[in-house]
Amino acid sequence: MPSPRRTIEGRPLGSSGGSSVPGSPAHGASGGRFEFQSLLSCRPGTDSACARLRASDSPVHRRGSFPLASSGPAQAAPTLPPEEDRMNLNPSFLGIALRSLLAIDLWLSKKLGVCAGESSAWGSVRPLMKLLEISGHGIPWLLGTLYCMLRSDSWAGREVLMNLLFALLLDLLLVAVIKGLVRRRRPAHNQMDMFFTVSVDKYSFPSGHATRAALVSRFILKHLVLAIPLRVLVVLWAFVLGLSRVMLGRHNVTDVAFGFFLGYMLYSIVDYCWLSPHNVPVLFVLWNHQVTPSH
Ligand SMILES: CC(C)=CCC/C(C)=C/COP(=O)(O)O
Repeated sequence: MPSPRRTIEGRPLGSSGGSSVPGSPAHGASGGRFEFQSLLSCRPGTDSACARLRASDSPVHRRGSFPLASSGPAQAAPTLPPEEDRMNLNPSFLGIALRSLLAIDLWLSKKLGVCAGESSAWGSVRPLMKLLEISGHGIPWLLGTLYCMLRSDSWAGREVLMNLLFALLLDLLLVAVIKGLVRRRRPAHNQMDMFFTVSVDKYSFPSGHATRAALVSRFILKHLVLAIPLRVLVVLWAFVLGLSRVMLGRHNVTDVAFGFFLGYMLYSIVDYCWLSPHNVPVLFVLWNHQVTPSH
């Protein structure tokens, strides 16, 4: 006797679902599509992805092409779900991946937060970490750049410092906008005792110190002629500053990782929009009048 043809879920064709319960281990094992079945077997309202799949206007139900979901004649055809229906299910996998990444992120950040308080495992090095924090803070970088720019006696130096100032301001603006949009809270173990913060700094994504560290170190490496040991020191400073954000409990690992990425990319933007007497002459002419008044 010929064996009955099977659908992609491993159910004999022609059965209306009574003998094989979608989502049951036997059913899942035979079809090897647990991801579909677990979504279809959950109760309506218990999961939004499930609710979406069960909705009467779901393309899967409407077309009747998904054998488990329909009881009409279309059930007899061993058809795969249309391409776009399979795509509809992808967000749940993406969601699981993102949730797993988030869980690892929180776990790792808590583990690495060894300087989060005076009584933490590495509480004694907290003052050193806070010193590092000031080395990457926006205020010293802005004031330092402005001061050097005004004191510079070469036009080439002024041009570079003007672009660094532009980069630092752009970085502050971009980080503030992203923090305001994402609104990710700082880790629960963080003590909010930072030097000079603004309102968006109650949020942690992305790390402003990490963006600045990546941006500034790339800027320095490109525009300052430094001996190799100093170049290594610059990279090391950026890396340790990023790590210290997690150790202080200020940030999760992903805040710092994204911060590094953003700062790195931001430098490319600044380099692309480089301000010079050729593309923004007005800026330099105005400054020329300010610095060397003719009357
Ligand atoms: C308002 C100015 C000029 C700088 C703020 C600098 C600051 C406090 C950034 C926050 O950094 P994290 O996001 O790494 O904690």
